[in-house]
Amino acid sequence: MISDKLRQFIKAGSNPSFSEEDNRRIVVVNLFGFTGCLITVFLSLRALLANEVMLGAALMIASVVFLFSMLTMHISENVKSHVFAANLLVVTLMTLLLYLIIMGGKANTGPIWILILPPVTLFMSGLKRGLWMLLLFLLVICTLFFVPGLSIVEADYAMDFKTRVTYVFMTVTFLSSVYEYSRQQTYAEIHALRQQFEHQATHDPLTHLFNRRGLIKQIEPELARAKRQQSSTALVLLDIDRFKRINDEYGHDAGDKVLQGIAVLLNNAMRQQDYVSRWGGEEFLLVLPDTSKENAYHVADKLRFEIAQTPQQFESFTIDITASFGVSEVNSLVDYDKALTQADKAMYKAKQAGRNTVMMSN
Ligand SMILES: Nc1nc2c(ncn2[C@@H]2O[C@H](COP(=O)(O)OP(=O)(O)OP(=O)(O)O)[C@@H](O)[C@H]2O)c(=O)[nH]1
Repeated sequence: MISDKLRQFIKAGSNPSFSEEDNRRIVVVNLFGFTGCLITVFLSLRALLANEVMLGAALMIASVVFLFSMLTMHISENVKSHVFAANLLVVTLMTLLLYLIIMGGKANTGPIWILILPPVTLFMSGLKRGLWMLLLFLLVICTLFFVPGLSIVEADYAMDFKTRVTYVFMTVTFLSSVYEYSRQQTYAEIHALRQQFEHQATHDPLTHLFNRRGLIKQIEPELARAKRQQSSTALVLLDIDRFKRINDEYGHDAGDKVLQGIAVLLNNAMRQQDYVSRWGGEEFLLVLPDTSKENAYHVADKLRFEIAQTPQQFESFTIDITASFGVSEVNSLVDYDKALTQADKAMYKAKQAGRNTVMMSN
């Protein structure tokens, strides 16, 4: 229960429509904004109680900015404002750290906090921009530490302390960069693999058309839109005639070639907004948005004619093909499953009527 609430809080503002990198940034800013705000408020109160008014005020301002960055992630749906909030958070942290270096912080230990900067900056701003920001920060701290007679540094640090802090800062920057680089590489590989799996799960490897799963995923929003607008969506189920004979006479490779040829023919013949899928072995399902079954009947008959007029080539063989069609319609009275059954029945009737025929559901 508590862990659910915590997860919700940390993920607040993320959205499945954002890229994974954007969602990751939101989570990191939420986490850092929250913990950063708590820590700086605590340190600020401690400083104020110890009468260190300037330090307390600086920490309090930082905590407000951290809170603001986090709230921006929660409230805004705009990715640009998320990037702005993340950069604001980094710049505030850098400013606070520079202030700590100048003033010394508690017992001159302020500079130690700069070690949190590399991972935070690279997390929030990415590798390239993050490294530039860190380089700039390194130049500033080197100036503050090593340029003699710089009057703005009030704290008195030992030279060994300054050099060690600088070395450790550079080492942590290097290690964080290596980590961020390998994280980005892994992310890119996982992203590519996921896209490959997604494609495999939704497409037929032989024809490269959508398979059942892919088609359903594609048309679900389309059917929802059609329902809202009360428009009809036509279904055309197409089955190649006597396909078993093609396999038996010319071999399975010839059958595969014919399926590929029909897929290309269908893809070329249909409108851009139509969906073409391989529904099963030698069956194809076409979905025609904003189309009545009467109009789809004419489309199917043209396809029937074109398939019959376009023999498929396999090696030296010319294979004549015909197909049978069943046409139905999804509308306010007939849902998708029912329309599919109707298209199947109509296609069966077309087979019974002698094949190379189009039949429309009642
Ligand atoms: N080459 C090839 N054949 C397939 C593929 N998928 C299914 N088939 C074959 O398609 C044939 C379908 O045969 P049937 O269901 O008997 O139908 P048909 O011979 O087309 O006869 P009708 O549909 O009645 O006209 C079977 O022999 C399946 O093995 C495939 O991916 N490649």
